[in-house]
Amino acid sequence: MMSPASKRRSVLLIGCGNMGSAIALALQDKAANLDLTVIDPDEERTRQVLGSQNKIKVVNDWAGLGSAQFDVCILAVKPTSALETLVDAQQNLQASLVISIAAGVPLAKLQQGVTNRARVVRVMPNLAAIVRKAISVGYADGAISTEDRELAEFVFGAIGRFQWLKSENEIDLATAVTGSGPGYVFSFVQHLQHAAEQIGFSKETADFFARQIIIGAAGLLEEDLRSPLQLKHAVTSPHGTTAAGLAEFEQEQAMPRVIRQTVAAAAARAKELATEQS
Ligand SMILES: NC(=O)C1=CN([C@@H]2O[C@H](COP(=O)(O)OP(=O)(O)OC[C@H]3O[C@@H](n4cnc5c(N)ncnc54)[C@H](OP(=O)(O)O)[C@@H]3O)[C@@H](O)[C@H]2O)C=CC1
Ligand SMILES: O=C(O)[C@@H]1CCC=N1
Repeated sequence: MMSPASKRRSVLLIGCGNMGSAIALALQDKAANLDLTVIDPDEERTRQVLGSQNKIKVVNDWAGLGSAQFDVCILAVKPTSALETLVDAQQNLQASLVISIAAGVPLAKLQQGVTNRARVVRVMPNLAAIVRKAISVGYADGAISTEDRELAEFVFGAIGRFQWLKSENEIDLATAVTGSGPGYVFSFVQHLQHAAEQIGFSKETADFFARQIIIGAAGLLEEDLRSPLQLKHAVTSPHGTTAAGLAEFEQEQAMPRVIRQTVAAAAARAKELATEQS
C-alpha cells in the first residue's frame, strides 16, 4: 500500500479557530501532498491567521466550494454546530474520510450528517498543536479501513504524537486528561506567577520565572529517561526548600485531591456533552 505521504489528496478543514488554524498551518508545512481548503465564516481573519505566503485555499461559504469533492475533511467547529455543519458540507464530502475533533460529539451523531460512502472517525488533539507538540488520541469503529486509519495518523502526526484508543468511551475520558490538560498546566503557571508576586517579585519577573520553570521541567520530561517521581526526588534535598514546599503542595487535601477532582469534573462534562449531543 502507498504511504499516506506519497499520494496526493484534497483536504477540507471546516472551522479555522484555535485548533483549525494550528492544524492547517502544520499540514501546510509538513504534508506537501495535501491540497488544503479551509472554510470559515470570517475569511479576512482566516487569511490573516494563515498568512499570505501559502497555497491554502480559503472560502467563507459553501458556494465557494462549488461541487469540489474532498478525500478528507477535518471538522473543527464547536460541538454544538458539528452535526449541522456536516449536513451543510455533505454534498462536498460524498466519499470522504471525515475526522471530527469536536469534544463529546458521538460517532453515531456525526454519522447522521454524512452520506453512506463517507467514513467518520473521532480525534481529540490539544492546543499544543500550535507548536506541533500535541498529543492526539483517536477512535474509529471496526468498519474503518487500515488506509483510512493511516491517513488519520498521518494528518495528526503533523501536529505531534498520535495514539488510537480502544473504545469511544475512552475518547471522552481522554478529553478530560489530554484535551483539557494544557488548561490545567496554564492555570498552575498562572497561580505560580501570583505566588511569586506575593513574595515580592514584579509581575514581569514572576511571569518569566513561572514560564521558564515549566519550559525547563517539560524539557526534562522530554529528554531525561527518569520518571516524574525520580525527577522530583532529584530536586528535593533532604530537609531543604523543595521538601518544605511539597509538604504543603502534596497534602492529601491539597494538590492530589484537586487534580483528581479537576479530571473527574472534566470527564463528567465530557459525558454530559455526549448525552446532550446524542
Ligand atoms: N481549544 C482546544 O484546546 C481544543 C478544542 N477541541 C475541539 O475543537 C473544536 C474547535 O475548537 P476551537 O478551535 O477552540 O474553537 P474556535 O471557536 O476557536 O474555532 C471554531 C471556528 O469555526 C468557525 N465556524 C463556526 N461555524 C462554522 C461553519 N459552519 N463552517 C465553518 N466554520 C465555522 C468559527 O467561526 P466564528 O468564531 O465566526 O463562529 C471559528 O473560527 C471544538 O469542537 C472543540 O471541542 C479539541 C481539542 C482541543
Ligand atoms: O474545553 C473543551 O471543551 C475543549 C475540549 C478539550 C479542550 N478544549
